[in-house]
Amino acid sequence: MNIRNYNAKEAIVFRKTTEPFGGLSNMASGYALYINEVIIPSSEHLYQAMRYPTNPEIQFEIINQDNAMKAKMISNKYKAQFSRPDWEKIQIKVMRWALEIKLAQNWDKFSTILKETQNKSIVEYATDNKIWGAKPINNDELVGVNALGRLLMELREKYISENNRIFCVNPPDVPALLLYNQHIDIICDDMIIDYHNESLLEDSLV
Ligand SMILES: Nc1c(N[C@@H]2O[C@H](COP(=O)(O)O)[C@@H](O)[C@H]2O)[nH]c(=O)[nH]c1=O
Repeated sequence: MNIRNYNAKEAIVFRKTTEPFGGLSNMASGYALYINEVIIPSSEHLYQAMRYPTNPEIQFEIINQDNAMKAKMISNKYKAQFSRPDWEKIQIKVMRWALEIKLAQNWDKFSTILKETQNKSIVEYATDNKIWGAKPINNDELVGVNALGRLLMELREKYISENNRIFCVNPPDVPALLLYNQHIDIICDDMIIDYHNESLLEDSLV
């Protein structure tokens, strides 16, 4: 992915989870996920756990951290030795998928924040030159790959602008997508589908 420049005054720039657009961050609490009967506290916990498909004990330690920053720190401790070797090739696909699940399973809250970004650029404020965010170069400009911001804009385009509620999320096209030794397949939110079916039933009874 290429590097881009963003106008700091025109973009939605998020840094801390306590800011108005903090819910866009993977570190935000209150956006739990549910996969293969496992409750995963945040998209960051999920993303980090996916680095270790053949180490369920590391996944367990990551998933059981009570906040996302701690989950990332635990993952950092293991990555040099145990990270899947193709991680850099697949990490964008894994992140796109984790964000889709966050949206599907937290539709009301997450779609509202995405809608509130209107059609502005979304930028994760970065302190380094890694791929996820963009770093300020002066008061007006941020520069970086901003992969997270771009994935969020993609999500907004695909589901929010089109008013296209997601119910099921297909797994990314990556080998060995495993959680506690089990393959992760398409994820549908049963409660949402039941609710949808019930309202269809009510409609047909009127
Ligand atoms: N902004 C920002 C980051 N952003 C967040 O870090 C997470 C992934 O971290 P990693 O496993 O290191 O690639 C991901 O949720 C991304 O949004 N990471 C950083 O090391 N520095 C930064 O300034």
